[in-house]
Amino acid sequence: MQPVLSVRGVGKTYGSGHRALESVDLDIHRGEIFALLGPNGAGKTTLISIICGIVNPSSGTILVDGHDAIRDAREARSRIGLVPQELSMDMFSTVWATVTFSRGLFGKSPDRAYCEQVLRDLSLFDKKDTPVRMLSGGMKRRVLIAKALAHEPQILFLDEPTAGVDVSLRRDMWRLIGSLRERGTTIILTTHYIEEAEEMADRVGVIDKGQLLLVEQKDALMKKLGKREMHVTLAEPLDAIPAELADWQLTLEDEGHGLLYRFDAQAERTGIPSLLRRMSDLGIGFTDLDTSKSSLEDIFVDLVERR
Ligand SMILES: Nc1ncnc2c1ncn2[C@@H]1O[C@H](COP(=O)(O)OP(=O)(O)OP(=O)(O)O)[C@@H](O)[C@H]1O
Repeated sequence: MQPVLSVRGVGKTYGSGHRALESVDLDIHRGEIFALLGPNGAGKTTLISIICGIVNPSSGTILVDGHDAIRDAREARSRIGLVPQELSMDMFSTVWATVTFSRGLFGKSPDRAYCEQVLRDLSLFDKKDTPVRMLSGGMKRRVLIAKALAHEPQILFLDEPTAGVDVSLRRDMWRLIGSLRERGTTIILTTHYIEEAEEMADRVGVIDKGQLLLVEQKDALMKKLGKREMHVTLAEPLDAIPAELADWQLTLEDEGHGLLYRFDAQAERTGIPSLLRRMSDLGIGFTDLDTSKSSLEDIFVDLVERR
């Protein structure tokens, strides 16, 4: 199937001479949730702003549902809803006016039933006559989403959707984004909360210093790069790791009271039974064992730091 968004060779050098994006290639599939991860200044906002027609690229092409984002900017932009990081609304307008006005800006004819449905889906309907400034911070964010959906876009960009919101609102937002996807909206989000990508994304892209380092299915990425760890709590502390245990490349932790063993989550043999046997032969007793999987966060930090 043709991708809903196709980015080819997109680069950006700002007027200051700063090279914010190298040649980026990216295809977004219809109906997926794609998370763009990257440290501060990586180029996430620049890329989104170029796709949304807010910033001009220095090179490359973008097709939004087959429409060139520069030559056919109006058509391309009408297929995109953008939820910016900052609250950018007329705070004195009502929720209803905010949403219907935004629909009009895209040249769409009024559709009361559609706008009402958007507000209901976002649990905003009973606030429709309330001025935006009187809503809580979380509700204001919902209005931003309603506003971005007002013109029935196929792709919704969410720039840091849950930055600075509390844990319960974050969960609500995740549920909401999930239900938007169920209705067929393609969602691209940038986030600093790797947990957010881990929870929601179908695919993940990692960007750093203007370069897209990788794009992968989230599950495949976690399988491929994921490491497992085993922590062993020793009955008696050790001064050093005995030479007989060198094969396992252990790390001594907790001032000699623990051993850390890292192994490949994909490997057929973990090496754990043989390690425990060897420890027993050497008379090294333990009181506890604990294994854990590396998270998307570990993988991300590893990737970015390795550069
Ligand atoms: N208008 C501009 N003029 C010059 N440099 C800019 C401009 N906008 C952004 N930059 C620079 O381009 C780089 C990428 O910025 P961008 O905002 O795209 O990063 P980001 O990944 O969105 O970061 P953050 O996570 O902090 O929002 C940064 O070094 C930034 O300082």
